[in-house]
Amino acid sequence: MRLDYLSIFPGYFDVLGISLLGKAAVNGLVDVYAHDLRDWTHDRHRTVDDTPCGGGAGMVMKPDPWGEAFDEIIGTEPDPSVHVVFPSPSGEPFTQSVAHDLSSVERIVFCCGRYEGIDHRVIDYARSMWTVHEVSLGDYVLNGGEVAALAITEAVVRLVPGFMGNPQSLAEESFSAGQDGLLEYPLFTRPVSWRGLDVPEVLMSGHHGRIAKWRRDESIRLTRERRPDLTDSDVSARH
Ligand SMILES: Nc1ncccc1[N+](=O)[O-]
Repeated sequence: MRLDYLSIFPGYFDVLGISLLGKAAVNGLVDVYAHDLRDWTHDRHRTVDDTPCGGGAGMVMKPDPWGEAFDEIIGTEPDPSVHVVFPSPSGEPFTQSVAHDLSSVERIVFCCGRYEGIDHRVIDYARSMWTVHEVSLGDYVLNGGEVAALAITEAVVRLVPGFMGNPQSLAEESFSAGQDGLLEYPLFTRPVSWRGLDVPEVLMSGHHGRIAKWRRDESIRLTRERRPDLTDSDVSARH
């Protein structure tokens, strides 16, 4: 999998050399390339923004540098196998399902906007050429798309076959298919007693059926308490 990042702060992506992502890069599972959008400007100030047409506060990212960067990094021919991700608060929700879909593609280009955003024609042009995902991590506003691109990268790359040492650990996570969309149950390890707090006895019983039931019940309880939006009618009826 090749990952490209287009940003005026490419240094954000130095962190991708650390930990598991670093290992994935080393063993060839992912190839990471960060690009400075200003490399595709031609004026002395390396300008990437301008005032919004129609007025309004703030600045908008000019389309020209993006277009020239696309030409060089991706190419000038349409190719739906290239996935272009625009992290944006006005995007569609980024979910584990989207992460799964992206984990099997060969190439992802992250376009990290700053200021008030990117001239919309950049996104329209990208849609005419590649497969575009305008996605949001949540209902809050970051200063740019870089942190979101890092979060999306981590969610996607950890699902790439061969990335995680133990694929089974993926099966029991929150939001994975195996959990029926329920939140993960509470986890414990040794010592059994810690500062007057004990591991639930059932987990030390060795009785796999009872342990599985306890975990399921806890997942249901937590999901009902914290994420009623996830317990739609038939899911709750099933539990
Ligand atoms: N929330 C966001 N704010 C700015 C840029 C991107 C964002 N996002 O969620 O992808």
